[in-house]
Amino acid sequence: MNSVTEISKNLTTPEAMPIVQTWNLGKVYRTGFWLNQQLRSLNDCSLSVYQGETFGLLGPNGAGKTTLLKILLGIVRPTQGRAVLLGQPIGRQEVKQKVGYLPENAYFYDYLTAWEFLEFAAGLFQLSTTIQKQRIPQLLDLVGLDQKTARKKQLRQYSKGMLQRVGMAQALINDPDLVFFDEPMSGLDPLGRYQVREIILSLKSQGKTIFFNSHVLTDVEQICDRIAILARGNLLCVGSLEDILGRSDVYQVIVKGGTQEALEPWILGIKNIENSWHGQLEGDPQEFMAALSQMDAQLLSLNRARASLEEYFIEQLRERGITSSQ
Ligand SMILES: Nc1ncnc2c1ncn2[C@@H]1O[C@H](COP(=O)(O)OP(=O)(O)OP(=O)(O)O)[C@@H](O)[C@H]1O
Repeated sequence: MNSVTEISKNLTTPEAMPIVQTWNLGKVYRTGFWLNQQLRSLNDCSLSVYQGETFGLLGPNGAGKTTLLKILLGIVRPTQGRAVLLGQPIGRQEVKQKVGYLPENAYFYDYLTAWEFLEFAAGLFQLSTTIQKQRIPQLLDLVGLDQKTARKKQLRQYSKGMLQRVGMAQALINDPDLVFFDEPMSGLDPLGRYQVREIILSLKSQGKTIFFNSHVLTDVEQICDRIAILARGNLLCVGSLEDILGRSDVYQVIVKGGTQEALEPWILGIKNIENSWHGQLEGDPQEFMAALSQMDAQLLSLNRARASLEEYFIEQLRERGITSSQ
């Protein structure tokens, strides 16, 4: 058994329902020419994702993120453990009807237009033409693609960012309750990443549960309710960002001048180090700065106390002696 730090039991809502649950999931691939070698890519993975959550699965290359996603989607069979999606065992047809998926390197039919591609995807779910006529324009709006372009332009003429948005529309064609995105921001420029983030946030506001893999930790930090870190097939920690990193509105301050008595109500754990006051800010930064001007003191620095997700991520890997990806 690997040791998983379950950092938080705080759910999006206290009575939230588990939508994804796994118990000791594991996968050993058979490799080599004679398939006589074994590669353990997932180990004893137990986690839960709750209704309406945006859940980010992080990990270095080769950590086993895609393997876990593919097991949940019924594409890869686990060699150990079990999992339940939307209250039913994975792989069931009824479950697949309610799940959306955008693979990491999605294949698009170059000579179809976006509209034709979405019609094709809708056909796989046997959606009626009436529903298709309503849903395709809605999805194009959601992902920010122009309807005329979607009807005319073949996918081979689309940029990477536009293709990714078509891929997201495809993943939503069946109006799923649960959506899996494998590296949705990969290879996108800052604007493309912003657009994908906005789409994910808009899906969240519709109450959908989103499970995605990512290397882009700044994006994860902005949109996820909870995260898990996977490395070399082992789950290292699961928890909410606030419980993992601390509150985002806590600041460390350094002040020059003023007196300890005047500053004490504002600075928790105040200490004098080399003629300046150090500690944690109590209260609103704007009000604090206004108060400083009254006490003849000068603010030298005001920094968020919480570490970035990237710092935490690197630290977690380092603690376990993982210094390179696979
Ligand atoms: N079909 C397969 N057959 C054999 N080995 C595989 C197969 N798929 C994945 N692996 C191996 O399993 C391990 C985990 O791979 P996986 O793709 O799940 O990692 P990942 O975390 O998604 O990586 P990345 O971030 O690079 O996409 C890797 O060592 C990979 O080479």
